[in-house]
Amino acid sequence: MDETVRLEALSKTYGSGDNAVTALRGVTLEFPPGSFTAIMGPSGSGKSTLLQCAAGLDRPSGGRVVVAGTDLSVLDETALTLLRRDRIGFVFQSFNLLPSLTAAQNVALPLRLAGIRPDPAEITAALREVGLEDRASHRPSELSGGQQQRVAIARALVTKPAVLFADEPTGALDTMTSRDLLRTLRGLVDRATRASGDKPIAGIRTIVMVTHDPVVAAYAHRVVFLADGRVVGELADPTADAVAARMVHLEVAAQ
Ligand SMILES: Nc1ncnc2c1ncn2[C@@H]1O[C@H](COP(=O)(O)OP(=O)(O)OP(=O)(O)O)[C@@H](O)[C@H]1O
Repeated sequence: MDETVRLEALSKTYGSGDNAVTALRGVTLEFPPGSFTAIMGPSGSGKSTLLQCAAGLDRPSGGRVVVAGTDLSVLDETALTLLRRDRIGFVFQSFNLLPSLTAAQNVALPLRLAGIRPDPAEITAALREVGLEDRASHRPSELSGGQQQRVAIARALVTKPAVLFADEPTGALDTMTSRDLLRTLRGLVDRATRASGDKPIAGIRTIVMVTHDPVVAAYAHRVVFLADGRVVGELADPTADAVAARMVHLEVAAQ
């Protein structure tokens, strides 16, 4: 099956009449399996809106989102909820773990909510992917911020989604912890892509991450730049310096 995520002429306008704000203006992008993409752009350029629409958390005003062959625009709310649950992973800046549950129980939660009895081996595999196998029985308050975000990532991976969307995933972490986490994210994609064909893996082959930090973006395979709701450029194999230089241009142009 083609697991590519496609955005086709995506547009989004909030409100109407005099209060209308257009956040996306015809964005077309592809995120194929094996890709780790960072989305960057000045404040208000539409990054979060793009992620929300691509992840089926918000409806676009025009265009289509296709996730692994499914066109989200034809789904009713129930079908969209199920697709989000089964095929899409999401991590936010805040970790959103349930404080009373252990790491393993937090990871198992999406399966329980789907009415699936979690296989302990799968939970361990998801925690192993993020280097937290030995913290399975710890509660969030007994884990560092970086470890809590790793649990959140393991929880997003446990349903084996087609894509993981991450909105500023290192925004609440210090520099060293951020770098470790980004290395882990990059490693997940690179390892899953190398892993052999049909073998089920807890890893993830496609990550789309919004960030405002060039150092963070440089961990991705590719950076897509947005300005005023449009794609205005891309950079493959980015370095932090090259990303920062592009951002300076965009920010000057946005003023
Ligand atoms: N719920 C909403 N209602 C009205 N306008 C909105 C809403 N959400 C976003 N916007 C507007 O849409 C535009 C794009 O916002 P968005 O949050 O996607 O940008 P962003 O690039 O993620 O910004 P930042 O880097 O500051 O988080 C902005 O002008 C914003 O004010």
